[in-house]
Amino acid sequence: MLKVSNHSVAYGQSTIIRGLNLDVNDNEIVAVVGRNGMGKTTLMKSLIGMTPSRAGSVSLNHTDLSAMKSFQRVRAGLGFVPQGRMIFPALTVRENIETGLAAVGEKKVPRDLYELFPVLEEMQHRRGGNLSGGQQQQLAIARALATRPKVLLLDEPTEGIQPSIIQEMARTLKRIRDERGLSIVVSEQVLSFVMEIADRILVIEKGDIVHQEDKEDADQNKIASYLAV
Ligand SMILES: Nc1ncnc2c1ncn2[C@@H]1O[C@H](COP(=O)(O)OP(=O)(O)OP(=O)(O)O)[C@@H](O)[C@H]1O
Repeated sequence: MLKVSNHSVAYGQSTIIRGLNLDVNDNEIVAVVGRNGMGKTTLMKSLIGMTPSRAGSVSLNHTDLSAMKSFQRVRAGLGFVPQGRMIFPALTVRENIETGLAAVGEKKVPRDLYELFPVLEEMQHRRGGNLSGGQQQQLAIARALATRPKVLLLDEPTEGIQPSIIQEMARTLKRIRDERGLSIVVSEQVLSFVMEIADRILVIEKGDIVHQEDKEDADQNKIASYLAV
């Protein structure tokens, strides 16, 4: 499905992602965990094409995305939920979702998005900025799903979300994976969320994957030790 090979990203002289390799299978949920500043956001932004890579390749179902701009990567099948959600506060809920649709040349919000997130239908005429953090996260996910991605990328989705809603978010994302048959790559620091959602857990340190395990065999203490400051 998604194949990332020898991927490197730098800001000026400082290399942030160093020759990283990542394979994501069909229908798989992969969590990339790591402390602040280890390169999670840089990795996610570079996969969607918002930050240029210095070397390596990113391909989706054998289509090379490396030279593509973000909107072309979205058309090719990547969806992105950025850190902080980045919804447009002055636009209505419906208009926010429509910004996602524009990338694939559609106009009408698909019914199944409102079925997935009924609160967004109820609030479709409210401004995005008036939604709670959890509702804004649902909106950001709906906007990303509007383009019918094959791989959904989420950057620290639990940040700023109430603990009571975090487990619900994990269930919703697994349901999305099951119903839509897509793959998910999620960067995270909250271990309980990762254990709930992931099939496979990768640890990123200083821009490279230094450890990985299947969730079934995961040693939580070991993963927690990578997250400890
Ligand atoms: N635009 C930029 N220019 C220069 N350096 C940057 C830029 N963005 C990030 N960095 C640096 O790159 C490194 C990795 O940052 P990144 O945001 O990818 O980490 P992260 O793991 O996502 O952390 P966080 O959890 O805090 O978001 C950090 O040292 C950061 O200071």
